[in-house]
Amino acid sequence: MRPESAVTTAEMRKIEADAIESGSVTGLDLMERAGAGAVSAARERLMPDPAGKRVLILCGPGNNGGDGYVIARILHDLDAEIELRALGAPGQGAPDALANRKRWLEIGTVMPLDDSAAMGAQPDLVIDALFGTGLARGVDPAIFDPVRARIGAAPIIAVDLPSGLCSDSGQVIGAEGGILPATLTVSFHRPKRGHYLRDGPRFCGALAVCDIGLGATEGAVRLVRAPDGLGKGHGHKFSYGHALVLSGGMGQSGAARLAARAALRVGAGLVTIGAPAEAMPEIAAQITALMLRRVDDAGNFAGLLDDPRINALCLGPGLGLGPREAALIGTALVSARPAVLDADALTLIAADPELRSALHPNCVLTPHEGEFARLFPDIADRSEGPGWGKPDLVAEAARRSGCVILLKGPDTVIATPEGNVMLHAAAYERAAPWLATAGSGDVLAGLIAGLLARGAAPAAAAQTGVWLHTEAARHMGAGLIAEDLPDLLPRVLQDL
Ligand SMILES: NC(=O)C1=CN([C@@H]2O[C@H](COP(=O)(O)OP(=O)(O)OC[C@H]3O[C@@H](n4cnc5c(N)ncnc54)[C@H](O)[C@@H]3O)[C@@H](O)[C@H]2O)[C@@H](O)CC1
Ligand SMILES: Nc1ncnc2c1ncn2[C@@H]1O[C@H](COP(=O)(O)OP(=O)(O)O)[C@@H](O)[C@H]1O
Ligand SMILES: [K+]
Repeated sequence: MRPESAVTTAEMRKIEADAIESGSVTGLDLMERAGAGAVSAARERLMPDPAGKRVLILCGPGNNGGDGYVIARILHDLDAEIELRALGAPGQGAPDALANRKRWLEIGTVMPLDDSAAMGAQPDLVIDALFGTGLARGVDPAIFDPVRARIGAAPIIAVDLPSGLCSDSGQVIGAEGGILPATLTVSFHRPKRGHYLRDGPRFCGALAVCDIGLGATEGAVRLVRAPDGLGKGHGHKFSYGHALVLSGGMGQSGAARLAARAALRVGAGLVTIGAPAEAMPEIAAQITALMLRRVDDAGNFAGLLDDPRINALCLGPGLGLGPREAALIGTALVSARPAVLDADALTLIAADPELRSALHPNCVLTPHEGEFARLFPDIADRSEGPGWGKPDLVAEAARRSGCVILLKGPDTVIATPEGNVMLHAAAYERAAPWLATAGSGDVLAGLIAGLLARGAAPAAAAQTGVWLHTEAARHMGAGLIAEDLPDLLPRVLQDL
């Protein structure tokens, strides 16, 4: 079953507590399933036959450690050689973990984590069951010292989370070095937000999520999935909308051309670039199916917008930061047309309270981190950690500005003013590191504008746009530059 959402610690606790309270399962059952799931993932991906293998298991004082004791017992039954090291014993607050520690002590021994004198030979596999979703503060890097030296090249499986990673924010809570980076992270029921956000993917290695029988319960943040097909039916070109992309002056038109080409490739019926007179020759020399109209100022822009068939706008890529551009944005917002506001448009809006107050629910703002901080400095300043991560801050920004916000990155978060939040992770099997290239953001803006022209609602256009953007990059892989992205779309669309 493919997870539909990524959960917070609080959501996961509630899902577990509800299941236990309903009487359908006990905490011990869940812990047993979690331990068994981790062993299955280990056998599938790293160690098919544990017999005779040395496994070093690190157990913490909570239920994450409880999973570790279960894993020790199962691997012992498979004839692995277990060395179990614990950071204290589970207290009364973790009775299931305590019960599993007792069961383990009937068949094996526990040594303290910091007793480096008694360390055995180098392990074939390390299981990190120190801290999971219960991580409450930064981990003292020194606790890893006794084992770090010994791990060598052995793969590390993190149980639920690499110890030190915040499950809500994807950040290492404490000091540098206060985390054990994993080769494979095995989580339970649903991925945690931190598996995808910020540093999460780098520290998790690979990610496996195993079912522990908690049904179809989901968290509030949905994961963006492939769109349902973007085929064209019977209509003519005007059935698929007309997007207008505004360009900056001479020598600045590349970004608008990239965006416009993406809008056309994603299936907008018509796409026009609106440019000042001085830039028109340069643009005309480089386009064919795209159309070109003169937009010198807000006056002729408003005239163009008298055509009701122009049903989506894209403003910002390479636009410029002067009074002309501010006036163009004002005109676009007054027209209430669905609009993508990116790059320079965001900088202008950040500096102009009047423009900001004209934002409306058909706007999609696509800031990168720097632009986001300019737009919402107080939100961006708040440090992330348990209970507050990227999805929360984007949700707050969307609520405040009354439009859809898409905060870019390998962990793109999209939020609507009504409080719907979606996470698109370009990570793990969908990693697309070659998107870190000049102009790729312009292509994303154009994709969303093209989808708006085709009639998609703003949040849907944002989700589909970001998915297609990553997918196109994945089709190309190494060597990708922004110019390639629009022309990779046919393959992506045909595969849908
Ligand atoms: N409750 C359940 O039914 C299930 C829980 N599961 C496991 O339980 C984990 C959550 O368990 P817990 O809520 O007990 O939390 P954890 O086991 O993740 O950690 C909590 C313990 O660590 C201590 N601690 C937190 N931060 C610390 C730090 N920086 N330095 C030193 N000590 C620190 C706390 O005082 C507490 O004793 C999940 O990640 C998952 O692995 C799974 O077994 C599935 C079922
Ligand atoms: N490492 C990465 N993995 C996946 N996507 C990335 C990565 N780095 C950047 N991106 C994506 O590439 C785009 C870059 O946009 P932006 O920062 O506006 O750059 P530019 O202004 O040069 O076009 C965004 O959609 C962002 O999400
Ligand atoms: K862990």
